[in-house]
Amino acid sequence: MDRSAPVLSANQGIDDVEVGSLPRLLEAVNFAAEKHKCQRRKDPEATPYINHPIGVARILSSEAGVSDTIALEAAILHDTVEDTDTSFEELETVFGRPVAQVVQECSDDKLLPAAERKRIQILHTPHASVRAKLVKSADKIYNLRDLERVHPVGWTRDRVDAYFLWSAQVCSGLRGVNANLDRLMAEIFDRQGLTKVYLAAENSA
Ligand SMILES: Nc1nc2c(ncn2[C@@H]2O[C@H](COP(=O)(O)OP(=O)(O)O)[C@@H](OP(=O)(O)OP(=O)(O)O)[C@H]2O)c(=O)[nH]1
Ligand SMILES: [Mn+2]
Repeated sequence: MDRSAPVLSANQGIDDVEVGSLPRLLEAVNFAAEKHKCQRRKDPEATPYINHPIGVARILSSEAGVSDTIALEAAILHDTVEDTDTSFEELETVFGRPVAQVVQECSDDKLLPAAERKRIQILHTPHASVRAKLVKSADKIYNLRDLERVHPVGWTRDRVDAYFLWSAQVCSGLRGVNANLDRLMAEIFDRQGLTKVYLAAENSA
């Protein structure tokens, strides 16, 4: 093999988008893995936190059919600002403004009290960009499936119920961007008896 040949020559015949986007995506996976390396999920097994952002990106690509690189990178990075020492400026420098902006739209302001953050998500979600809606939908689908699987350590039945109810209100404002995601959200809220809340007209844009 001629090692002096440019790397991209090995990809001849493959669509340009694929060649360009895979290294970028792996850069995001590696960045998120480093940032979340000390964090664990709240489940009894204390699953490594990175399973969550990778799973969110997988829902977008494998279940929703999304191939937009900016949305997939933002999915991988979506909790880095909210849950680690990462700044938007850092994301913008490494991944560019469009990715950083989607992450910003998906990040709660941790300086606000929890109840206020939850209220703001219901209010702001219908007005988010299409890419932010894709990432937020996959984020909620992942967390709600996780909640159906096992309860986070210390969560009471009431807290779990409240999370499902609040999520149905948020997800209602996410409808209409991707038919597959709409169906996956609808399936969860059907199982939870929350179809009416999810389909309520006042929650959508
Ligand atoms: N279901 C579930 N969630 C877990 C687990 N471990 C960590 N989480 C995270 O907990 C958050 C939901 O818990 P809350 O009590 O509502 O939020 P908070 O920790 O940020 O205050 C989610 O954050 P998020 O991704 O930022 O989403 P969201 O709160 O904006 O929906 C979710 O990713 C787990 O084992 N199961
Ligand atoms: Mn998340």
